[in-house]
Amino acid sequence: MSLARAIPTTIITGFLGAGKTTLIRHLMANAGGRRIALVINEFGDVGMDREILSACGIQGCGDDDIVELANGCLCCTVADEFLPTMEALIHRADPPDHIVIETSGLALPKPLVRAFTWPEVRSRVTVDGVVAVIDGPAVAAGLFAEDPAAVQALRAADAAVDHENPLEEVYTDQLLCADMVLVNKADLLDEATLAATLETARAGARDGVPVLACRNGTVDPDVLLGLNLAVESDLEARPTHHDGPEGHDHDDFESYALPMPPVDLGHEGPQAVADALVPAVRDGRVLRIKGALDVPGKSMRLLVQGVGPRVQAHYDRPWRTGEPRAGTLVVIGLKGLDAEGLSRSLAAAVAGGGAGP
Ligand SMILES: Nc1nc2c(ncn2[C@@H]2O[C@H](COP(=O)(O)OP(=O)(O)OP(=O)(O)O)[C@@H](O)[C@H]2O)c(=O)[nH]1
Repeated sequence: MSLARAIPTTIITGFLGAGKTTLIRHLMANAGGRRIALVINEFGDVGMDREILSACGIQGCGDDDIVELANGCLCCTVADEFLPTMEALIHRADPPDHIVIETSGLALPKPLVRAFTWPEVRSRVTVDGVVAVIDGPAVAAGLFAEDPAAVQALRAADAAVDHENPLEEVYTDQLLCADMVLVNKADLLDEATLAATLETARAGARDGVPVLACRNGTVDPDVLLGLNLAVESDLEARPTHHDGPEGHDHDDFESYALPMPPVDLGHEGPQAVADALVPAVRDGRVLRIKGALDVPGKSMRLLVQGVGPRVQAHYDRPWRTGEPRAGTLVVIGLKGLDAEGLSRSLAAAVAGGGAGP
């Protein structure tokens, strides 16, 4: 029988675009000699986060230490994908000191924590803590708030309806499972709004859970790691909308990988194309957009990142030898999104580059 100590595992949860990958980049850059393995899961078939992390050039973000589970949502594919991944990490000749799991923005953390009690991994890994990254401006704008009038109207039509806002449902579950809450993007909030947003987050979290403000995920790894909470033994303290052995479905959300034409930037800088995309993503059903674009004549690909109506672009890494220079934008939105119309307007904005469509 092995007496190896259980490998502490930190689960990073948080809604689409809240800043989980940014937090992990900071963590990896400041790991202080810890060997950290990352398990990354994204909603939709095309994962970008592994690419973003492995393009960052930080030691420890090497390909071997990043496992991507791109198909489906980790909390719903525990047996098929998650457990074999964890077993492979545990049984490595040189197991990591710590495992960090970035869940998809739509995942509910509790079923994932429950998986740590499965016989395959119990006693070999333990959940050190669940960290929820909150998008401060999105919370301040009421993106996750219930609209009481709409809830009432739905209840009148169907007594079984609990939540009118599917975003609120995911957000609440993530917050209630957290051992630490980071209100990120504090740089985009004024002092009073930040104070109010911290209060809103505190009200949504369990009693006594620390709620910290941060920007660009710059949190000391000593604060983040080593909570030593054995969360899997404390599941009952964490309420959820989706208790039960089955996963949840994602019927409220859809994801598309949209092919994009080359960008003609003219004399403009990369942000010009990001700005040109904003009108197209202003549709309230678009929650997240990310992808890479081809700028002819440039050896680097142009990485685009958008959360709600904020879109940014920068060159992140050279196109690899043999890699097709095919522009793609992954869009995640609420069901009912006009994907064809969106695809047309995004493509027109991209083709127009800095000149605009
Ligand atoms: N202004 C500002 N932008 C931020 C901050 N943190 C992250 N961002 C930006 O927000 C966008 C989303 O950040 P990510 O770290 O990719 O978010 P995520 O939670 O991993 O996103 P998903 O994996 O799609 O759910 C990126 O464009 C980041 O550069 C912050 O503190 N301030």
